[in-house]
Amino acid sequence: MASISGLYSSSSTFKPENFTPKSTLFFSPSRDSISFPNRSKLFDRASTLSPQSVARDIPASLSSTNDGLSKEKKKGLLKNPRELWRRYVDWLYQHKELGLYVDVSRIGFTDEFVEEMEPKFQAAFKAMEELEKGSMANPDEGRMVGHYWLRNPKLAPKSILRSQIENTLEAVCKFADDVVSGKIKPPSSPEGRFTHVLSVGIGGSALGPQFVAEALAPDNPPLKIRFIDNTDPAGIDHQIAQLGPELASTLVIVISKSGGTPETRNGLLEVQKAFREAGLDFSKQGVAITQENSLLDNTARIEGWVARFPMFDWVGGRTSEMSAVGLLPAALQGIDIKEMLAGASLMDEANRTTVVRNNPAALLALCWYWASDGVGSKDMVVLPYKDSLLLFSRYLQQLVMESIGKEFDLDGNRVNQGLTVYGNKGSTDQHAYIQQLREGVHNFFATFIEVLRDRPPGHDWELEPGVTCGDYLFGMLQGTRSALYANDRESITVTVQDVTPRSVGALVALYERAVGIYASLVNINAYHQPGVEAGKKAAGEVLALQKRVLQVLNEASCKEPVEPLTLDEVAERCHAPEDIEMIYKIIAHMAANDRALIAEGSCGSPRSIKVFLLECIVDEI
Ligand SMILES: O=P(O)(O)OC[C@H]1O[C@H](O)[C@H](O)[C@@H](O)[C@@H]1O
Repeated sequence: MASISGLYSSSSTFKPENFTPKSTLFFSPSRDSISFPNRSKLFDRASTLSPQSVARDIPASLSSTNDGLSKEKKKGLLKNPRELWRRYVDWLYQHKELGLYVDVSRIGFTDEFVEEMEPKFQAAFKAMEELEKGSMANPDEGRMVGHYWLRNPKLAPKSILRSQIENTLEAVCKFADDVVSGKIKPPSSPEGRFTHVLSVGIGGSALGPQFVAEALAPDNPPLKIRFIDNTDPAGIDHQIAQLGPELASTLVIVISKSGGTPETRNGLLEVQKAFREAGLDFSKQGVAITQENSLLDNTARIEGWVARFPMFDWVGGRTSEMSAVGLLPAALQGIDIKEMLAGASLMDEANRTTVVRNNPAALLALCWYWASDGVGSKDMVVLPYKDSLLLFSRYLQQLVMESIGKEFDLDGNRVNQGLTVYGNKGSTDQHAYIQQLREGVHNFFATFIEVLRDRPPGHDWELEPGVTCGDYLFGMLQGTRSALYANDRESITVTVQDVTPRSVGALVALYERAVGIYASLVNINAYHQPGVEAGKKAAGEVLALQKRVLQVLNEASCKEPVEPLTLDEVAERCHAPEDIEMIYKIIAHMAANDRALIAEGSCGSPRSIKVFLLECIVDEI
């Protein structure tokens, strides 16, 4: 058996002749997905496996589990390798110029189903055509839906919109160039130029920029980016601490379409406090991206921030990556935003065909409908086999779930629609939950994102004779796809050549359109988010109750002697006896942050506690 050191040593001392495949210790696909009959030949077999042969090797007992798939649906799952190959070839979508493929062969939709769906698709294509012409495609908010115009301004229904798009893009490019070149620089920084970006925003004002930064930022970007995308004080402190003295050379981009999102506003106030404490003038390093005349826009204008860029009411947060929201942060990191727009535009054009099998977005929508019965009966597990695409599923969670997850359809019927998205990256996720996907509850279909280029040209390295790390990643993807399918788990595979601005732009556009088409198929408005408002309103009520609790405790704490109160007494004095549980939670949170004192009893037995404030607040609460 080769010595362990031989296996771990670098290629310079590692001699292939010392390596005998029979002693393989580290390549064992059986560990993650399937049980090969004879492990000693494991390595030989691994290098000869083809998806079809993997399916054949599964012991019959494992491959016929019927769980969560109707008999009718099982019919569509071909198992004969020759038939599968034919289906693969017949349905393979290729976008030649983008080098992008969509493989739907492992989704079992039948020809009858495709035929039956044709009228719905034609209606969806018509709706999409009207949308791009400027129809009120978001009727609940009385808005047009114009994110496709961002990468093809001449599509915009009015020349004023076209000018706004073109002028904004030009302003973003110029501003980014001026910052990167040092023409625009911070007032007091040793480097004499901006070195970091701190993006403050949440939801669609963060997820796109975060996904793109992870996917495309070079190893040494002109400006390194950090994100504050929540109102967690410790998280905010961490980002500011990580910047340290670089705060003086940090450009703070505050992104909020509405200009009033509490978390973003809190992040801004916290960052401005950090600037004050560092003796820095925030206005000389602040940029706002928001709707014109929003609270944020007016603040930035009045305080004289460095720059302001507009967001348009006809671009939703979750489809704003191709607006200033995504383009400015990307450009400041040295990412080619024109290429991102070009990739998206090419994909949009491909998605305008009304022939389903030639329309990649329609193919995805067809698969989603089949796999989840048009009601979200199965989740979509997104598995990019590429580290740089780690955040793609988080990005898709908002794009898909905030668009499709609706209570009512366009006719006012209660439908509680949705399509759940989760996943991180392969092959990593194989070591986390693929066990359940392969053998557990059958409540999902998978989407593999395959990237063919493993490393930049000239950088590849064989860690074993004829085998690279990328081959392992490729093998794991294909092995997992086969192992899932062998157990009737369906999957889609989207393949790109490499992770580039163009391919990322195309992926964003592909899924934006797939969501729009799917929403038409299930008759819902994909472009509003009423459910989010409910949460925001409820949060406001909690804060209002907290203020009343503080007032009541303060009165009692300013007495001589201090009058500790029971929960019932606090609730009664707040005139909110029905909110006693929330009052208890508010007090427990305050006590945990040294803002209230549990004078008697403990939070573990709520009825026992008596509480007062640590200090009497003289000012008006
Ligand atoms: O960009 P903002 O107006 O701050 O909104 C940020 C986010 O707020 C809400 O959660 C919406 O549901 C999202 O669609 C939006 O992206």
